[in-house]
Amino acid sequence: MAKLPKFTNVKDVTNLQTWIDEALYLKRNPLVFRKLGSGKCLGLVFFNPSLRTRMSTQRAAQLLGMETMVMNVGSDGWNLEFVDGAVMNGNTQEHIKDAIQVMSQYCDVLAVRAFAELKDRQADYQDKILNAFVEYATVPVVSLESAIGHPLQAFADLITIKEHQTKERPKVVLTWAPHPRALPQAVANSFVEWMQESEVDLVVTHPEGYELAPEVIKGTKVEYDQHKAFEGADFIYAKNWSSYTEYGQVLSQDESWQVTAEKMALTDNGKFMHCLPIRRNVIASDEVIDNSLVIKEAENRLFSAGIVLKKILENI
Ligand SMILES: NCCC[C@H](NC(=O)CCC(=O)O)C(=O)O
Ligand SMILES: NC(=O)OP(=O)(O)O
Repeated sequence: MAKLPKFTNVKDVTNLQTWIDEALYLKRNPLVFRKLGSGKCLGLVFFNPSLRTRMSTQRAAQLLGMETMVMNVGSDGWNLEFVDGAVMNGNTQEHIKDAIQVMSQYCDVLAVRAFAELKDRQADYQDKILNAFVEYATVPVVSLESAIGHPLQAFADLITIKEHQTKERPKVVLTWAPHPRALPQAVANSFVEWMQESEVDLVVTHPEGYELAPEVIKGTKVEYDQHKAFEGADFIYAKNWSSYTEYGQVLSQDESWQVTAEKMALTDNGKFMHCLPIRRNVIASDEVIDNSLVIKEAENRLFSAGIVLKKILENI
């Protein structure tokens, strides 16, 4: 059987520049492909909360003529079992492989959100829920943020950078910022991976102990001095993540890492970015957020999702 198309990682993009150009075309002509998805249904499966991903991906599908169904498995479904061969005489009521095969019969594309649990690094980095969908679904699978990546977000961020860059090769800084809770590395991982495929100079800055996975960071420059990293930057992308090395731990809540107007003044008229939702006056100050690209990034989620769904519809 031929391999199904999927979108779980930057490696699923055939030509990044073409995809960006097509997304910008879709933004100017949002209804131009409205016959493509006629009679097709996108199923969105959520293990975790969402505002942007839920609404923008549904709208993107509707603009392509698709119908959509949302299943909040995390709150409304049966308790799912993930272990193969489990004797299910406890709290789990349905095996993930049965649920996925069933949902595949109702939908032409399945999209899934399943965050990291932040307890066991090996388990999270195997991305078991997303990979169970890839393994058992009989239709194409799209990641709506998995344990280790958020490719639809990174694609929207890249589109936003392309729209706002004034230099051929902008300096893009990913900065860690403080947060009261332990958050996954998924958004940071995908941002790094997508920037590595783009014509930008990427610098990552974070306190010691917040190093991202070696297979993600590769040769990307890490600057532990946040002020130094900000110098001359064109884009500042803030995100909190919990420690990868001391897995899932909050090692620092150092407020001095908050992005402030004073810090933004070190950049070359740099633009602030964040995937949202953002904790105001924790990650960044109100002033920084109110003069940023965050709302435009969220708008571009319509077109990153639109192009991903268009590519899949063209290949099924
Ligand atoms: N989809 C965008 C980010 C989702 C998630 N953020 C959060 O859970 C924030 C929750 C809070 O602010 O408590 C993350 O970091 O991966
Ligand atoms: N940025 C993002 O994915 O937002 P939601 O978690 O609200 O979907």
